[in-house]
Amino acid sequence: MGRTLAEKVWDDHVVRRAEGEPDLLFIDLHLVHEVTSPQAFDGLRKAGRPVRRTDLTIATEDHNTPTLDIDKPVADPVSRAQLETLRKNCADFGVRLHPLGDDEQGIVHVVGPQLGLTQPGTTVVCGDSHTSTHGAFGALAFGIGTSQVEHVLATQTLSMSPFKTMAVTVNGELPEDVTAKDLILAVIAKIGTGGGQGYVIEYRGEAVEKLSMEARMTICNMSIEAGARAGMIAPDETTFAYVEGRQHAPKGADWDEAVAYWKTLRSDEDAVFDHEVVIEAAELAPFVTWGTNPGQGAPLSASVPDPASFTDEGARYSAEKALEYMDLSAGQPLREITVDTVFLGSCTNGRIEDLRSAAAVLEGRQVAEDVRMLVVPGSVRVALQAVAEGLDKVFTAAGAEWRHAGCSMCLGMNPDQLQPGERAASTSNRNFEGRQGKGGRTHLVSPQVAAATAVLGHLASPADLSDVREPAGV
Ligand SMILES: CC(C)[C@H](C(=O)O)[C@@H](O)C(=O)O
Ligand code: SF4
Repeated sequence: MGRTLAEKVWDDHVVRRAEGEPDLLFIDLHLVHEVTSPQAFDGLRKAGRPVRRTDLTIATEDHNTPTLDIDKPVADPVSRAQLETLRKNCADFGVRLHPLGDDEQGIVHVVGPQLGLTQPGTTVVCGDSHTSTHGAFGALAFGIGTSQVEHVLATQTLSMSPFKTMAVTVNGELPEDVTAKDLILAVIAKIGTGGGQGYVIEYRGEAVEKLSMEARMTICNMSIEAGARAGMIAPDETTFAYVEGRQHAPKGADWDEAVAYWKTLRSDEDAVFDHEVVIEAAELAPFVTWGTNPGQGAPLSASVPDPASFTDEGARYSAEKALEYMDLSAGQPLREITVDTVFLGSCTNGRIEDLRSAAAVLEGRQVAEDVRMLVVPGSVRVALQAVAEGLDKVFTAAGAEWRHAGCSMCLGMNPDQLQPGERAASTSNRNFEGRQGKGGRTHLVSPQVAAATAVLGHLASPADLSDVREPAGV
């Protein structure tokens, strides 16, 4: 019987298999950040063990880093301690680290791909749930817990139980105003935040094949929000073109050999998935969330749903709670929801293409009075590229704040936070209660919707802006 892409990558990494036991997998790339690594390094220290493969391990600082005044000491003592601990651990164990201030620093899931470390057919792990991002390259990429981080540091292997496979096939072409973010929010709304539990999801179909690597990363990134263990997309010419020439990409004859292997990484025609979901791209529209989990979303043109309309009791209860927390009422048009803050950034939508598309909407326009917009590139490299293209000027001319790279307002682990009761349109991936600051309210949106929302002060898409901008030269 044929195998799926995920099964092929898995099989190629098994170093030990025994009846009734989980497989032991070799790990090609271990990404490390300050939040989930301290106890793992402590464990190694106690056991007197070194890091087994420092050449396959790389660390960056992202969650606790400030996005202003990065040349000054980190003010918050907890964050400072986290960063200092990572620096000491990396120095003690010989792990490559890109600290705050370094040109390769940034969100761990932006840094791996941009260095060419994330490659098709590899196994990638990190003590971070959004490691699923790297699956966009046809890598098998999992988030792991701190004890597993220690295991990988010590052995470069991981013990894993088998997963189920799911295919999400997106037929046809996405409408012009529909982005990868809208697509994945629609997928999660359809299958639910638990719909992917136990599965590795492979995204396929014409609409997915046409997507850029940035867009594919947005989709795989949020697989975890559907509860999936990983998300994957088969590597193709788009993938190879993205990887080629990057710092750690194979070179010369190694490149040709790698591409020949990567081309075999597709699900076989006769491969059988445990579950299949089919989506018609033409039916999709800009999508936003109204609730407090990423599955509580709807097309922007819709209204806040009535909890009573949910037949499932759990869904009804959770919608009631969400509306209460979000201070929304059933029937309210989503377009009429006003926001205080717009956050453009995160490992979901903090890449150069995301910044470009938001800048294209903001060019010649102004962020509404009473709205603050934070633009936070996913990495220093993304920031440098944006500056080279003049995007930072577009953002600041529009009245947005241009910040230093990091996780920033995606989660409240650094100074960028919502105040209690504040409402944000955010390009990040989680709208949980208090995620962006205690009492803060989050609507998940695409970069384009974020930019249009910043201009109008209420949830909006670029199509709503047609009369706001003076054409250039008039
Ligand atoms: C801090 C980290 C463990 C966490 C994760 O695993 O995803 C964070 O990145 C997040 O997005 O909530
Ligand atoms: S940007 Fe957000 S989701 Fe991504 S790693 Fe940082 S905190 Fe987690």
